[in-house]
Amino acid sequence: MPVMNIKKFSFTYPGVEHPSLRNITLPIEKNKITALIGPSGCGKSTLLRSMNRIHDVYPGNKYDGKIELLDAVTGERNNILEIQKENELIKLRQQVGMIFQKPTPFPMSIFDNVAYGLKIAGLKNKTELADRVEQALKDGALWKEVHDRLGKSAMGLSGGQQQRLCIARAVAVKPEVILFDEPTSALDPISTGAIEELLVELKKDVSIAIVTHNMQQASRISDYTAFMYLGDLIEYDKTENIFLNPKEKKTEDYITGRFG
Ligand SMILES: Nc1ncnc2c1ncn2[C@@H]1O[C@H](COP(=O)(O)OP(=O)(O)OP(=O)(O)O)[C@@H](O)[C@H]1O
Repeated sequence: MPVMNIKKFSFTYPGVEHPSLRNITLPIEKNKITALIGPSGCGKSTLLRSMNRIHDVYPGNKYDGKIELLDAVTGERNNILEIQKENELIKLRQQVGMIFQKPTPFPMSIFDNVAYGLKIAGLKNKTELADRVEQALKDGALWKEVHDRLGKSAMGLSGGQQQRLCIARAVAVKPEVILFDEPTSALDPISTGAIEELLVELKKDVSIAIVTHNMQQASRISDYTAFMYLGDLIEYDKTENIFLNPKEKKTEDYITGRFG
């Protein structure tokens, strides 16, 4: 069952004549990992950033089509492109969290980083807050490494630890979906392996979309793969079909390394 449905979606940046994405239709399946792959500039990040309207930090973007998000409570599917109010956009970004290529910890303690979103969401009870922070750090596979220094600055963590902290911070507010934009491209192979294992673990609780340049990574961890090219979605299928038995010539050329 899809948690998101992207339907006939087109996107144009402000001041740009031509759309960067054209007529994209694909589901983001619940409790699965969906990888977005394709050569540089094909629109992977643009699509990912549309899924929580993070583009709208800057005004003037043009959206067409629909991106429907399943409301876990009511079962309704609401078009997130219709959201206008700032507080509703903030709520959307809690439901659909985002992890960037470079870890983005806040310059505050490890504890406060994870508690931040919970406090914004209105959680005040100190014991409950501490429990939720502990659980999120466990979900982020970081608890063992930081439980005795929660009051220390997050900036003192290694890159891989910072990225897991950002994941813990996103997970803490119990999102429906987490979007990952090349989350391991700034990390060494060991940290990368730890994040990949973490994503596979996390999908039990949350649905995941990931942009990656690393095709081995897409084939290792994703359930579904979307191959994009020059703003179009060329092919979407189960990951094993995309890598072993693609239907489109362009997909085959890309995954066999003939271009890109
Ligand atoms: N802020 C912007 N304003 C105008 N055009 C943009 C902006 N950001 C991206 N683009 C254009 O949109 C297209 C898609 O870019 P996008 O970054 O989504 O591609 P990508 O597949 O994620 O690339 P990469 O793999 O290099 O990160 C490109 O042609 C790019 O030049």
